[in-house]
Amino acid sequence: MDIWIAGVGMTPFGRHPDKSVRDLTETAVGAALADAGLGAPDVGAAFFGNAVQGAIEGQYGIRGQIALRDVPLGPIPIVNVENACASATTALHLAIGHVQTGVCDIALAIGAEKMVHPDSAVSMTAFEGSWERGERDRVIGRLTDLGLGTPTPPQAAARETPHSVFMDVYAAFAKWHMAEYGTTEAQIARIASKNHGHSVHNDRSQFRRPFSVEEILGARLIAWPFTLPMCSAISDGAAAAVVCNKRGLARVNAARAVRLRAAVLMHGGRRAAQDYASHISRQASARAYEIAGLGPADIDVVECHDATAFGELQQSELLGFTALGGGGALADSGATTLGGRIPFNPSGGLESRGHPIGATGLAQTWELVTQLRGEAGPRQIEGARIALAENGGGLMGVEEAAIGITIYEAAS
Ligand SMILES: CC(=O)CC(=O)SCCNC(=O)CCNC(=O)[C@H](O)C(C)(C)COP(=O)(O)OP(=O)(O)OC[C@H]1O[C@@H](n2cnc3c(N)ncnc32)[C@H](O)[C@@H]1OP(=O)(O)O
Repeated sequence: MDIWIAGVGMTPFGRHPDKSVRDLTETAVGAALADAGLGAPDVGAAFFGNAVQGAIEGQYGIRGQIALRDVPLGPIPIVNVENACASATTALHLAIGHVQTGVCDIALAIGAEKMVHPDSAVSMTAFEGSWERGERDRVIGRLTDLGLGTPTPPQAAARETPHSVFMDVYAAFAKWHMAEYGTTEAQIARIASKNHGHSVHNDRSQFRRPFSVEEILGARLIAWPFTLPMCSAISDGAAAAVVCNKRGLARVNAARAVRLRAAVLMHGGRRAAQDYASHISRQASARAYEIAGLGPADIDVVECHDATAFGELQQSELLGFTALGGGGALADSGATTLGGRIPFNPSGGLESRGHPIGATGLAQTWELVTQLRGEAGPRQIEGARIALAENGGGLMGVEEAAIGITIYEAAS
């Protein structure tokens, strides 16, 4: 593809009680434009990803126009994009399509979210509100009523603490995987421990302290088999990317630009519970590999959607880095750790970097562009040339309702 990421910007993720969505957006956009060596008037279109501000702040309409009000853009289109947790990647892919067709040469993709509310019950309504009536029971029922899941131990059920509906659904996926492939709690904990270890080196991360596997297994139970450090948190944050075509590239510092090799967006929710091999992530990544003319063996680093640590275990299989059912053993092998064969989530991933829903996909872009430029400091993957991001949005049936796969290549 003759499309490049010319600049990236990102706020630290975490709790920002004194910052509005507009503040966070301005910081991320300002950084992305400065990184690309451009000014706001150079931008030909902006795509603004945001998922839950409607539920939390009551702003359902012109979120992007409001968030970008004080950024001196021309009278360009600002397109509001909502696609659950894949909103930012969807904004990115729309920006890519826009410059690819030459409607403009330089476009901005933004993801911003402010989830932390003084009343934590309000932060949680964002999840309930976006959930189709009855879907949660249908998803969990499909897996457990069919006898497809390892049952929650009775003593664990009594220790579970309040959580979002998504943690229940991921728990159902994990229980199915445990029964089907013998995956263990310790393997899931190992992934969480690895990701918390990565984010110690990431100053944009919400959590920056290491957790041992034992500490993770002994932490407060959320939804068995998940304890607190295995779950993505409630977070505020924004990230942005400047996208350009060949004409746009002539106006930026091309030596720092990172090339797109593939951008695939699909919707899921149609496969049968037992048909794991047809998972939408497998289909989307297969298409992305085909477009890029690459395979898993060519990828040097992955950022994936670990809304729980189990999400990473599952994605390592679905993206083709191990056989179906092999995710636990891959985690045990150390291959997905910094310095390993195929590092996953050097940023710390969603469970440690944080997961401000509509910003997450572009935080993945920020991390991978930083890695491909060789600027990731102590978490740098030496010689990284090809990177893959997987960003899932919503859950429907027994998989993601939306999924975006993006493959990037370092400047030569
Ligand atoms: C396809 C898809 O996959 C779509 C998706 O993305 S689905 C995912 C969408 N996101 C979610 O569902 C959010 C899930 N998370 C939650 O429900 C909640 O964060 C939770 C239930 C896990 C915890 O909430 P809570 O019980 O209110 O705990 P909270 O008050 O936030 O945190 C308690 C402490 O643990 C810490 N903590 C919270 N999450 C942590 C984490 N992941 N790692 C380490 N520490 C964490 C907090 O900093 C806090 O520490 P202090 O007491 O020192 O301040």
